[in-house]
Amino acid sequence: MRIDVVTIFPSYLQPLREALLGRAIDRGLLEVAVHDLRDWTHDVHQAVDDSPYGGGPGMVMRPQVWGEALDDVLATPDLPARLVVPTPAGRPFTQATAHAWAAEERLVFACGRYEGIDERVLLDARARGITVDEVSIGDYVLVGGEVAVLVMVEAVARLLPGVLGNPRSAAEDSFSDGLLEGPSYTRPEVWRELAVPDVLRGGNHAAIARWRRDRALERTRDRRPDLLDALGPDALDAADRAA
Ligand SMILES: CN1CCCC[C@@H]1Cn1ccc2ccc(-c3n[nH]c(N)c3C#N)cc21
Repeated sequence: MRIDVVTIFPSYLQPLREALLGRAIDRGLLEVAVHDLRDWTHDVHQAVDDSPYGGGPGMVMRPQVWGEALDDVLATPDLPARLVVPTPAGRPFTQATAHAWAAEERLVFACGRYEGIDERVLLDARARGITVDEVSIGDYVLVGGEVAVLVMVEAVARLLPGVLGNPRSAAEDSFSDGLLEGPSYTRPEVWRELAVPDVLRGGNHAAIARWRRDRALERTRDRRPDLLDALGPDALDAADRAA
């Protein structure tokens, strides 16, 4: 997969080259290119923003600069791209989104700042046949799109074949079966007078699987009842029995 990110703060995306994702890049499983939006400005001040029409607080990112940047970055007809624009006004980014995007050959991320990007940039891209996804990583307000891109790229890249050491990790993710993951334990057997649950030390794999399922049901019921509702009434009954 090829990932391009356009931003006025390229260094914000440096964490993509660390650890697991950095190793995936080194192994050729992932290609990441970060572009400085200001490279497409033509004035001495490298202006990327201007006052909003209709008044209001803050500034809006100029369409001319974004238009030229995306013309260049998206100019690869042989590699169809999906343009992703993080915004608090976007559709929720979920694990299902991550799985869908993991099948793409290329993702291009446009990181807005200020009050956002002039709407005509997205309209123009869609008019030129580009798939444009406006997505939000959660119901809180950030200062710009870069942190959201870090979140989304990590969620997508970990699903790519070969990126995770153990492919079972992705298959057994939280949300993969609609439930939150239950608690995890490792050595020592007793720590600060707290013992590992007996069932996990007993070697009965069927009992361990049931215990883990019950803890996942219980945790989901307590923390994310909305997820349980989505699984239907049997799941809620099972969660109540699991407690
Ligand atoms: C605060 N300021 C005025 C109100 C509108 C947003 C703006 C800041 N801002 C500019 C570009 C930009 C992109 C994403 C996000 C963002 N916030 N929360 C999310 N879940 C996000 C995503 N994904 C915020 C952004």
